[in-house]
Amino acid sequence: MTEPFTATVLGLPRIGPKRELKKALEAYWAGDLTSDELAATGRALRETQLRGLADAGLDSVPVGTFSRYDQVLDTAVLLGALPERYTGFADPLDGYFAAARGTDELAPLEMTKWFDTNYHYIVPEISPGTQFSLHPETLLAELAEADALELGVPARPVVLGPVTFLRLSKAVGSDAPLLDRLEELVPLYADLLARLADAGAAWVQIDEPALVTDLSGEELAQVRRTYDGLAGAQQRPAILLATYFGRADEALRELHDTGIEGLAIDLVAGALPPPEVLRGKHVVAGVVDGRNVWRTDPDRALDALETARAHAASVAVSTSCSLLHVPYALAAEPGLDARLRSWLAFGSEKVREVRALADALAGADHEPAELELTRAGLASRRDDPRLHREDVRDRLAALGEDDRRRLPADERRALQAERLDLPLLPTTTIGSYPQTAQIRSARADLRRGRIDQGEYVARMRAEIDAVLELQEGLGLDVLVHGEPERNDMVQFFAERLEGFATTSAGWVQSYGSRCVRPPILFGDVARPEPMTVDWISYASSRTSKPVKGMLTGPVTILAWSFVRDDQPLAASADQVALAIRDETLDLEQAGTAVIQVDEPALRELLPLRRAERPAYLDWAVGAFRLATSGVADATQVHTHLCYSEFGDVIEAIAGLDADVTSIEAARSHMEVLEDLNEVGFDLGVGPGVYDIHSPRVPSVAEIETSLREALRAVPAERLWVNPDCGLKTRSSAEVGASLANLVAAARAVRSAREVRAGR
Ligand SMILES: Nc1nc2c(c(=O)[nH]1)N[C@@H](CNc1ccc(C(=O)N[C@@H](CCC(=O)N[C@@H](CCC(=O)N[C@@H](CCC(=O)O)C(=O)O)C(=O)O)C(=O)O)cc1)CN2
Ligand code: MET
Ligand SMILES: [Zn+2]
Repeated sequence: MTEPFTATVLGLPRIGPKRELKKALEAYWAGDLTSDELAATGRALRETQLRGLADAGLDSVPVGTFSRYDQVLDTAVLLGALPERYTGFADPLDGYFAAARGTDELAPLEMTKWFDTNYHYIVPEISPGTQFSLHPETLLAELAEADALELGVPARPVVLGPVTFLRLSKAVGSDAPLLDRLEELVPLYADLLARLADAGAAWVQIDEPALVTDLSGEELAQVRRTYDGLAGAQQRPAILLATYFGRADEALRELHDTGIEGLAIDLVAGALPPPEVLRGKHVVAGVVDGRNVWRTDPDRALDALETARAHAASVAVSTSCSLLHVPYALAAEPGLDARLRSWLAFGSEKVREVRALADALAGADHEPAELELTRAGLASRRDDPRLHREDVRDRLAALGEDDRRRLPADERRALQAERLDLPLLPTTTIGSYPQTAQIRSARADLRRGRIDQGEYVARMRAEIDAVLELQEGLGLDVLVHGEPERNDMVQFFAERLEGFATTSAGWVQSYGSRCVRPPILFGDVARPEPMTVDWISYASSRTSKPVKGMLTGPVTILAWSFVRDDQPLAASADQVALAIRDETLDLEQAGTAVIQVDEPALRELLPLRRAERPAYLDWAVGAFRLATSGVADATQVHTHLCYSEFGDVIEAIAGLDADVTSIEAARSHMEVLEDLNEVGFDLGVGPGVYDIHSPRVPSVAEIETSLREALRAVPAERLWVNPDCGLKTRSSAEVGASLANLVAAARAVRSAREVRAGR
C-alpha cells in the first residue's frame, strides 16, 4: 500500500487570517480589483498556509479546500453541473459568481446550511438535462502550485465525493432520486483519480460527510456500487474516504471490502467504528476538534488513537473535520484573558496539537511541549470558579413546568388585541435595517478610541431615528429599532453576558465573503445588567406605534457560538434562556408590548440522525419557552425562523407557542403554512413575502399574490405581513422600495376583504 502518513488536517480555512479573501472578493465584485489580482490574493493565502503546515511538521497536506466562494459550488463546476444559465459569461469566473450571488438579471442558486454547521453552501441544481462532464483544471492547478512550493511534504488533493454532492443537490424537473445518477458520476471521478495519479498524488481525500446521515438499504447499496467503481479504477491514488460530523458505521461496514485504503473518522462528533471496519485500513483519526476551540485532552485522544492502532493497518492523527469552522490563530487575540487562552486551540494551535499527538503516539521520549501546555490549561479549566456558579445552578434547579408555560393562546390573543389595536394583516419587519458603512465605521471608531461612548450612542440614536421615520412614512404597523448597535445578533449578546468571551479577529466564514466571530461559551451564564432596554426604550419614546423588543433566543445563541464541551448543550441552553427571560421582563417593565425572540438556528442544530431528534427538539423548545414565558399574557411574543426547510421541525415550531411566528417562506409559501395547519398551529404567522437575500425589489402585484395565496391556508385574523428575514445586508434604496410595495400590497388585500365584509 502507498506509504501512510502520520499527521494531517482534513481541510483549511480560506477567508484569510485578516479576511484578505473577503476584502479581495468584495473589491472584485465592486469592480475595484481585476480577476488577476483576485487570483493573486488566493495564491498568496494558499502559499502561506501550506508553508505553515509543512513547518509545523504535518506529513501530508490538503490541497483543493480553498474556494473563491464555496466548495460545493466548486464541485458543481468540477462535474460540469453548473446550470446552463450561468455558463454563457465571457469570463467563467463571472458565471461562477452569478451562480453564487445572482446578477441584475439572474437569480442565484439557493444557499443552505452545511450539515449542522453555521457555514452555508450553494445548492447545485440537477435536472434531467444535466450532462455531467469533468473539469479538473482548478484542482490540478492548485496541486501543481503546491508541488512548485517544494514543501518536502506530499500534497493530498481533496474532493467532495459523489454521494454527498448528489445528496446536497436539488433535483429540478424530475422526482427521481438524485442518487440514481451516481452511476453517471463514477466514470468522471475515476477519470479524475487517474489525472490526480498522473499529477503525482499518492493519496486523494474524498469527503463524504453525507455518510453520517440515515441511509436506506437501497442507498447503502448505491454507495457500495459507487465505491466499488472508484476503488476499481485502473490508475488512481490511494483513497482516503473522509466522513465527519457524526458516525458513519453502516456505510463504512458496507464499504469495507471495496479496496478503499484509508478512512478519516470523526472521533469528536462520532466514535471509532467496530474493529472489523478498521482492519487493514490506514485510519486518519480525527481526535482534534475541527469545529470547536478547546484544547484536546491528550489522555482521551491517545486512548482512542491506541485503540485505533490496535485494529487498523496504520494510524494518523488529524482534525475531526476541516478547519473551515474555527478562526486561524490565537495569536490574533491578545485581548483574551490569559487563563481562558490556555484552554483554547484555534487553527494553528490545532495543527500543533495534531503533530504533538502524533509524536506521542509514535512513542516520543519526552511528552511533547504542546501537550504539556494542554495539560496545564486543562487543569486550570477544571478548577475555574466561573464554570460552576451556585447562583446560576440554584435558579435552574428551582425551575418547574410552570416556568415554561403561558395562558392558553386564545386567551392571550384577546388580551393582546385589546392592548395593541392592530389592523387586519399587520405589517412589520424582522429587526435589522441596513448595516451601512457609516454604522460599522462608528463602531470601529469607538473601538479605536476615536469617539467616546456618548458620541457612539448619539450616532446610533440618529440611525434609530432615521429607521423609525422611514417605517412611519411607509405606514408599517409594528416598528423595530433597526439593530444598528449590534455587530451581530449573537455576538452582541455574548459581549453582555458573563460566561461568554468574544474575539476581536476570530473570523469564520459564514458564506461567500461574509464572516462571523463566534463567541466562546466557557462558563455559567449570567446577565449582569439589561442588554437592550435603553435602545428599545429610546426607540419607543420616538413614536406612538409599538416598537418590538428584539432578542436572540437561547438555541441560536448556542448554535452560533463555540460551546462548552463539559456539560450537555441542554444545560447551557437553559442558562442562556434564563438570561433572556430576565431581559424580556425588563423590557416589559419598561413598557414594551411586543417582544421578538429570534430562533433562526432552531433547524440548524437538528441532529443529523433521526433517532436523536426528539430529545433535541424537546430541550430546544423547552429553552425557548423558558426564555419567553415569564412575560404577562398581554405581552405579545414573536419569534423568527429562517434559513431552512421546516418540515422536520414543524411540531417544534408549534411547540414554541409564540404568539406570532415570522418564517422564511418566499420560496415555498403555502407549504410551510399547510404544514403548520397539519400540526394544529393556530397562532399568528408571517410567512415572508419576499426574499431578502436578493437585491431584487418585489412588485406590489407579486406580494399581493403571495398574500392571497397565504390566505387560502390561514385566516386573515392570524396572518402577518413581513419580509423573509432581517434587512441588514440590503441597501437603503432596496429596502425603501421593497417595503413600500409590501405595505401597498397589504393595504390592497386588507381593503378588498373589508369591502367584501361590507365594512
Ligand atoms: N453569527 C451569525 N451567524 C449567522 C447569521 C448572523 O447574523 N450571525 N446569519 C446567517 C448568516 N448571515 C450573515 C449575514 C451577514 C453577515 C455579515 O455581514 N458579516 C459581516 C461582519 C459583521 C460584523 O461582525 N460586523 C462588525 C465588524 C465590521 C467590520 O468588519 N469592521 C471593520 C471596520 C469597518 C470600518 O472601519 O468601516 C473591521 O473590523 O476591520 C461590526 O459591525 O462592528 C461581514 O462579513 O462583513 C454574516 C452572516 C446565519 N448565520
Ligand atoms: C438571521 S435571522 C435575523 C433576525 C434579526 N432580528 C434581523 O432582523 O437581522
Ligand atoms: Zn432571519
